[in-house]
Amino acid sequence: MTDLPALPTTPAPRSRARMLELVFPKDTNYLGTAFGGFVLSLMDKAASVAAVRHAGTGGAVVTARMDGVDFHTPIRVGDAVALDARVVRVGRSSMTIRVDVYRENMASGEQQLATTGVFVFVALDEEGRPRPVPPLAEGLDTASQHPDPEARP
Ligand SMILES: CC(=O)SCCNC(=O)CCNC(=O)[C@H](O)C(C)(C)COP(=O)(O)OP(=O)(O)OC[C@H]1O[C@@H](n2cnc3c(N)ncnc32)[C@H](O)[C@@H]1OP(=O)(O)O
Repeated sequence: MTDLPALPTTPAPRSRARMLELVFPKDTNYLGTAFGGFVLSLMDKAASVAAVRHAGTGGAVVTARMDGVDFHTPIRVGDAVALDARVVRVGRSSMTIRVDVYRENMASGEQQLATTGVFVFVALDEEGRPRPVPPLAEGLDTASQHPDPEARP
């Protein structure tokens, strides 16, 4: 077997996470549409990755608040779900993360905004105490208040 050259490592994107998931029957209700709790758990997961990517190393992040979640459009079994989570505001140890969820009809190839929400995560140090997070890069705070269709996963 030929030895492969060492593959390079590159920095992960900062303050943002995109994610794709498929909707299976186990994720849906009797109407064949995704459970709200299933969508919320995907949003929490994507938001937590964006929070970790912003807060950096040195401890964990925890969900402190889920706010203003709106289910605009049902997501159906067989759809793909595309999530875009980005940090839009930071305090001392808290990070506000906007999450936009799109349903993707795999047959037509069309995407549609389905769910939106705002999450607050808090960065903790190794002892579980709130720890300071870096400031938000310039432009992200104002550019991220609305869905960013160009950034869909
Ligand atoms: C990834 C997961 O699934 S985690 C599981 C679900 N989440 C949890 O179990 C978290 C449980 N909650 C906790 O551990 C605590 O309440 C914490 C860590 C969120 C906050 O701890 P506190 O001792 O209240 O911290 P403190 O009062 O110093 O506040 C720290 C920061 O959190 C913010 N904060 C605390 N609670 C909330 C809240 N409910 N909503 C929004 N922000 C909050 C504060 O405004 C403060 O922000 P700042 O540092 O930017 O000014």
